[in-house]
Amino acid sequence: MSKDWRLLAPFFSQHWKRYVFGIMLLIVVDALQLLIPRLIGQAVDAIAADSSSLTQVLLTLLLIAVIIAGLRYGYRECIMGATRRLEYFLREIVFNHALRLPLEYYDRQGPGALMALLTNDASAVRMTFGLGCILLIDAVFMAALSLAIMGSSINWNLTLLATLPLPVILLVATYMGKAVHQSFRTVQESFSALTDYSQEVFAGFRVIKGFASEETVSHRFAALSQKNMDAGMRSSKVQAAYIPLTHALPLLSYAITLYFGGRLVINGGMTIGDMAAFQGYLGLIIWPVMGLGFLLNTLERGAASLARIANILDVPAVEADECDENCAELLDAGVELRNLTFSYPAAIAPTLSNVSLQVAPGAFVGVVGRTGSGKSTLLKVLLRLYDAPPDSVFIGGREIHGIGFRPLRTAIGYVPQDSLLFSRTIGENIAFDKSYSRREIEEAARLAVVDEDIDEKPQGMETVLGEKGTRLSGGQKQRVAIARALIKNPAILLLDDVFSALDYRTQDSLLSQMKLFLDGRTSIVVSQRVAAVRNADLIVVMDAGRIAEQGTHGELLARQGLYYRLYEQQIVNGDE
Ligand SMILES: Nc1ncnc2c1ncn2[C@@H]1O[C@H](COP(=O)(O)OP(=O)(O)OP(=O)(O)O)[C@@H](O)[C@H]1O
Repeated sequence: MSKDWRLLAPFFSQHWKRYVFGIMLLIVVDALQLLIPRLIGQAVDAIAADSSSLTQVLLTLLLIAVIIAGLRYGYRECIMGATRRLEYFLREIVFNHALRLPLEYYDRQGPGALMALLTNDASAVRMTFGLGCILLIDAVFMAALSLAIMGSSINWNLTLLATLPLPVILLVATYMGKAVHQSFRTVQESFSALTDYSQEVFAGFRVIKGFASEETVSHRFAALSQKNMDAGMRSSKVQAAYIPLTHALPLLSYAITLYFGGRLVINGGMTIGDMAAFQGYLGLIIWPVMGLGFLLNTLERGAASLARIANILDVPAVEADECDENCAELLDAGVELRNLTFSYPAAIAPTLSNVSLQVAPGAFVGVVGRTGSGKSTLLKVLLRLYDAPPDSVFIGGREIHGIGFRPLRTAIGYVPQDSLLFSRTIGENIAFDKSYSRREIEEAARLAVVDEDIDEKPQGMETVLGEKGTRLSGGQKQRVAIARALIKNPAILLLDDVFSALDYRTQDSLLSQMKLFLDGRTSIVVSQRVAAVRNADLIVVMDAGRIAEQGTHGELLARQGLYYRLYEQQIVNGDE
């Protein structure tokens, strides 16, 4: 637990002054609040005695009320302001850490868990240090001092009697407070399920339409919506019991005070003003006691959220920028794999086994093979999206772990199988947050043979794409993704099955257009199509994680092995 709180140390070492100042103001406000019942008592006594001191007491009350209002603004501003900054701080460290987490983490965890950390958990910690802290100080400071004042300056016996129902109030408020919280959480969870489902439906709307699944979807939505409504009804019932009960119970304390206090006043044991003051102090005790259930929940939630945030920060980030100044130049060279055996973290068997490959600087290597044979994995390992064992991957003659991520990924242009485009303009998607000139963007589009497609759009490069690149065809998306890799002017180009959505004519013009670009650059092109790699300097055929064959197109055909069969099949299918 202490480890979790320690992660807040950098924040509080910078912002403690504002926070502590806010707490000091809060304590002053609480102290001033403690004067009010006493002054009201004096006012009541002054009224009873028809004394001229009434005006003076009322003016003092007014002055204190004004000071309290000012200080209350001050402490809320300081404490709530500091906790807003705390929330910002937590979001920043979680987000930046998430950006540096290895891909394995994302394979295990969906984006939902990370989103919850950035939203619910960060704000639960804020609530704990904001409202939670205020309630805690109110409960401890104000309730304890009120009790002491009631006993010492009014009457200890009456104080004991009046506080007899407090343990019951405390138990009911805490127990029922938990029930209210629990029911509220169920409402929230069913609401999240409903919104997640709706989001999924709208994102996958085309699939739903395509399968004419509207009715099924509508039933599922109605079931989830019903669940949410039922949870809401149950929550209303629990609240309906909680509110009257917690409002009625304190009346017991007031009744006891009126009865026994009233008798004391009649017998001359205390003044009517003392009695009024007593009632005022009782109010200052009861409300923090009733809020204790809420306070405990807030603290509990904050601690649980902080623990979740600490957990993700404990996942080691991929830290590596240990590259020396020359590595960018060193990358201007070939790739070598030495007995590379690689397994995904949760996998039982290796995905790549004993893969050895020499790619000369500037060579064009094609990789073909059955689906699931490890082609994409090979590219991911080269990019260090997943870590290969030491001394099995060398780029530019350097062991990959000694290169550093930034230079490695700057030198490599990578187009994954499922390239994601963002809801921005086509031009911005090609530039991808870097500042390239309009001319450079257009040149990249021309090289990727997507320039004419873009020109046909009424807004051209300025066309804003929908979510995940909608408004472009599959083939257009692939070529925009290629342009995004080419504009980087990379020394090494890795293309993962980027021709799958292209017709053969477009594929051929893309390959011939890129020929000049590829000249002198090392390129590894994964494809299911023989036609895309037949001109490669070297073709590698993968099978079940191993290199089954390698050679040129002619050599592999002469072997009459896997490649030959693949080629034959594609001829039969008319794909060649
Ligand atoms: N992140 C992952 N975690 C665990 N296993 C994975 C992961 N990604 C891929 N695999 C497994 O590794 C094997 C090789 O996958 P890979 O994507 O490299 O194949 P591929 O040859 O590129 O296939 P395709 O031609 O269908 O794209 C498959 O059995 C796949 O299920």
